[in-house]
Amino acid sequence: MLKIKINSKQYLSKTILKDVNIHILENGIYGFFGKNGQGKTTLFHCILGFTKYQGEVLFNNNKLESPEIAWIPTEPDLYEYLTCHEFIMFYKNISRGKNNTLDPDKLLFDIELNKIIKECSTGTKKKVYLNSILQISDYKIYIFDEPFNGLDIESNYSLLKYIQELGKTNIVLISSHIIEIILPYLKECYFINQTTVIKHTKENLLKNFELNV
Ligand SMILES: Nc1ncnc2c1ncn2[C@@H]1O[C@H](COP(=O)(O)OP(=O)(O)OP(=O)(O)O)[C@@H](O)[C@H]1O
Repeated sequence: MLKIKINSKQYLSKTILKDVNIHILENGIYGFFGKNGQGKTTLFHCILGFTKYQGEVLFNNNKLESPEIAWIPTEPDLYEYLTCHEFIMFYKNISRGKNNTLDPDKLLFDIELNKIIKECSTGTKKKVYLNSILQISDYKIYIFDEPFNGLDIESNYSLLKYIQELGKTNIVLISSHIIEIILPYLKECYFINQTTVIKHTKENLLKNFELNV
């Protein structure tokens, strides 16, 4: 079980999150929605331990450790002077120790492995990062921050299918501004607004955005 308790998260004197209590009891895909600047990424950074906050995040009653979490930011930073292959191996090595074998079955996206990352398009860079993450098979929790940004339509559907599979055996937290894509697959939805995070039914969530999907 993932227990997220954030009593308070502030940047300087501004409170971004307050009295957040989220209990995730089983594997599945959990959606986080809210307008720009409401705190979705900040919430994820707290869970990841990237930023200080008052509270605690527990996984199966223990402090959540970073090797258990796969973090997929909207715009991942890559080492531009490595080739795609070198970056994937670098990621694998820093995450799980020395390992020089690239598993071709775990490359979700077809990319030119020998291309220098600096010469890749924005979408391809994201594919390199996602391919790197997916090389590692023992994460327990996946956090995707607006994963569909920057990818072409076909790649987004491949990623969506992959996320669906991940959700069967892992906890997947996902934020997206494109609700229609992900909504049918969500176990629960959370809406972040003015420091609070509230669990909603899918129908109520759409009402919050005044949407008819
Ligand atoms: N490092 C930082 N220092 C100061 N303020 C920050 C920092 N990071 C984020 N903020 C502020 O925290 C608030 C929440 O930002 P956050 O990026 O979490 O929102 P978001 O919901 O993910 O937005 P978006 O949908 O635009 O990605 C914003 O007011 C933002 O300006």
